[in-house]
Amino acid sequence: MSTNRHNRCRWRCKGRNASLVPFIFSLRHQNKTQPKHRKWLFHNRLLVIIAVLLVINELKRKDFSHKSTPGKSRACLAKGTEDRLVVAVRIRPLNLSETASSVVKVNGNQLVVSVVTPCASAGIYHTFTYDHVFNSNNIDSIDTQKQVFEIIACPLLDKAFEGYNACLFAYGQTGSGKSYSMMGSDPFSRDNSNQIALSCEAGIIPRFCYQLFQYLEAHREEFQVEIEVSYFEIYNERIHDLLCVKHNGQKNIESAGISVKKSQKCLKVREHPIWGPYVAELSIHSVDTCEALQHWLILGHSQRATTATGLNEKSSRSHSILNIMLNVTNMESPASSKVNQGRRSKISLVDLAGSERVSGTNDLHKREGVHINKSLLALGKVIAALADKNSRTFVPYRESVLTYLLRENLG
Ligand SMILES: Nc1ncnc2c1ncn2[C@@H]1O[C@H](COP(=O)(O)OP(=O)(O)OP(=O)(O)O)[C@@H](O)[C@H]1O
Repeated sequence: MSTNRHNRCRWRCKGRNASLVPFIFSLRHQNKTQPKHRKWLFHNRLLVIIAVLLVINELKRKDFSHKSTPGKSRACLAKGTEDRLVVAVRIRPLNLSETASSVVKVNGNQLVVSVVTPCASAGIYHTFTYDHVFNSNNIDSIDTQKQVFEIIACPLLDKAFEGYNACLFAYGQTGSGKSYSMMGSDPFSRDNSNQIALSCEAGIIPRFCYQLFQYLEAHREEFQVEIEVSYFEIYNERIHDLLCVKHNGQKNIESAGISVKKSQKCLKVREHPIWGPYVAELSIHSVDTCEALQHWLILGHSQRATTATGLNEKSSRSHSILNIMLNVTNMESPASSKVNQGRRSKISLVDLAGSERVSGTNDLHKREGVHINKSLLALGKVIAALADKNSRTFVPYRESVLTYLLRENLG
């Protein structure tokens, strides 16, 4: 039995789910000449890797004529490439105990990460290659929230305005820094005029919302845009609306005393013949200012299910999905042109719950853990099936609510 298979078996015997982790790490560079990395990654409390996966999809709308726009590239996230997928890894600062036995090393070229297995004495390690590596433990490395945002999420804005759908998500073990990267700690502060402002700790989501309006301001004469937002969580395979407002009305949002009540109602997934799976009865709010969007974000984020676990004081117990929908009308195109008819795009910013070991905790925690692991396993299977070059491979989207809802973003 090969070392690789041997370790995988050991892992399963210990009751942990090794299959949760391979997907993100097995996708990149499959057809490239870079070192072939293994299809899986160790997954223990010392592993402090967070991966962000971006997938960009072409809008299916028939009348969308971007394909014929001269001089513009097709869906790709980096200039001069055809890449629709960018995978980055972020290594959070190690605590004292982790420093002593660190299993994660970034190789010299800053794109390759080595992970040493627990049987380091046997010299077993695995290397993985990413598009970007952010390492908080190296002072020379780029790793501020701003830099991570600019490199990973900013390119999505252009693409969204071109009419592509985009999905960005963070995956990692509990406590590895997903929520920190996606939302940040205390993402908003108040400026001198008591307006909500971004703090330097703000993560990808609040920065994206802020940057969206900056972009709009800069392209005011080019585009007319309607923005809608929805925010929900998948907790124990049930969907809760995070923006359910007691007394409906956009005006409420401007007032300090906005009354928002977490919907205890479990929402259902339905399938639209053209647009694919969607959450029925999910509240969708139209926003026209950055402040309004930030208010929704703060409110939705505060409604998420979190609890203290052994590894994280404020561990997310649900997957949260923030959808920003843009209806863009290009003002510069002639009224008769198809481009002017409008483009619709959806950006999904997903903060996944952390995979974890489920033993040794109370019943509720155990149940949450089982659901989290199951849906992450399903996500792994879906991405592995998509990455499989055999186009006939069945993609099991329906294995979890998460993958079913992300179908249009992934496939
Ligand atoms: N790059 C980083 N720089 C500084 N602190 C970080 C970084 N990444 C994570 N942290 C800190 O580590 C702790 C755990 O992070 P976080 O809550 O984001 O983990 P998580 O992966 O979302 O966990 P869970 O899945 O349990 O919700 C937080 O206190 C966070 O502030």
